Amino acid sequence: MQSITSELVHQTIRRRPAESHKGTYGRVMLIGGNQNFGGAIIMAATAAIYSGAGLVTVATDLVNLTSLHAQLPEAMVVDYHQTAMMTQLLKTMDVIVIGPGLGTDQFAARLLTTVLAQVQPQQRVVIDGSALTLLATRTQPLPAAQIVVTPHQMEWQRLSGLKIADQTPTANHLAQQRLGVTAIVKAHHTTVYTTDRVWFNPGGTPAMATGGMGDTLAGMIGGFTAQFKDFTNAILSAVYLHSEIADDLAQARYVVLPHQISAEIPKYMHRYSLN
Ligand SMILES: NC(=O)C1=CN([C@@H]2O[C@H](COP(=O)(O)OP(=O)(O)OC[C@H]3O[C@@H](n4cnc5c(N)ncnc54)[C@H](O)[C@@H]3O)[C@@H](O)[C@H]2O)[C@@H](O)CC1
Ligand SMILES: Nc1ncnc2c1ncn2[C@@H]1O[C@H](COP(=O)(O)OP(=O)(O)O)[C@@H](O)[C@H]1O
Ligand SMILES: [Mg+2]
Repeated sequence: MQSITSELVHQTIRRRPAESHKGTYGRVMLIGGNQNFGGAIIMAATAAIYSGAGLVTVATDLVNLTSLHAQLPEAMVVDYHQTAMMTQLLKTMDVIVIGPGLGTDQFAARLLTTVLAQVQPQQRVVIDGSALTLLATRTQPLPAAQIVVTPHQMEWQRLSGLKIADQTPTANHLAQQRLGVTAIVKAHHTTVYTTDRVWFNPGGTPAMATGGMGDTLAGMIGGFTAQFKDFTNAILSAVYLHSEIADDLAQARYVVLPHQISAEIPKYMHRYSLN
């Protein structure tokens, strides 16, 4: 098992070239936020935008439109019930984040199937939250693309069949190999599984144990994988920074709120981007 280091983050987050524009920094679509969990997709989209993604579109239930725009006017919005519009937009995306606050009803299950069927090989996909719970009940293979799943231990139990007590690095790695996609198993110390390696995240604090913290990580991974070429390093850097920011804030706070992490992301990324 190899520790994620600040050096890896430093090598990943580079200074932005002057000759660049929003298109350079990636198009991300975040899909989720039903009538009960609108906050989840708002937190994920906030993290993606504060991570520097160039263009962010939120596909959600339109009941969330006003609150999303009040918080995040930078985001574009589409009604996730509009299949033709979704199909057209999905083609143009570099990264698709699906699951925060999606719910697990029949509509959500159909939407997940529709979206996964349209994923192109060059696209990157982050599967989180409700989409993981739905995935655990599906038998269809995942599309050929760069995919990362971001389960917490209960979601990983559903997806891998491993009980939380049996989720050792060796067992998790075997389960990841069967799935064939990068897996982030979120816990006090999160571990990340790729084809050839197991990574250990040194950061993390119980001050992070509050709803929306994982939605925020999913959005950060969306933002990072939209901008940084190496898929694994982009993922590892997002995991590291998410907990590093939380650890720093927790020095003077009992609980760290997800939006407080997002507010800090540009400052930390600036620092890492310096030579
Ligand atoms: N403001 C919002 O709209 C929020 C929406 N959320 C969404 O709600 C949906 C359901 O997600 P949940 O995770 O709440 O529900 P789940 O039912 O998937 O998992 C939660 C259960 O797993 C248990 N658990 C065991 N080990 C855990 C671990 N290491 N980390 C976290 N939980 C662990 C918890 O105690 C809890 O009983 C997702 O789509 C999620 O994105 C949540 O993120 C909470 C905030
Ligand atoms: N006790 C803890 N120590 C370290 N990190 C934690 C702790 N509790 C939660 N976290 C982190 O917070 C995030 C929670 O993710 P998740 O359960 O998916 O949240 P949500 O779905 O509510 O957004 C993960 O990144 C996890 O590692
Ligand atoms: Mg979650």
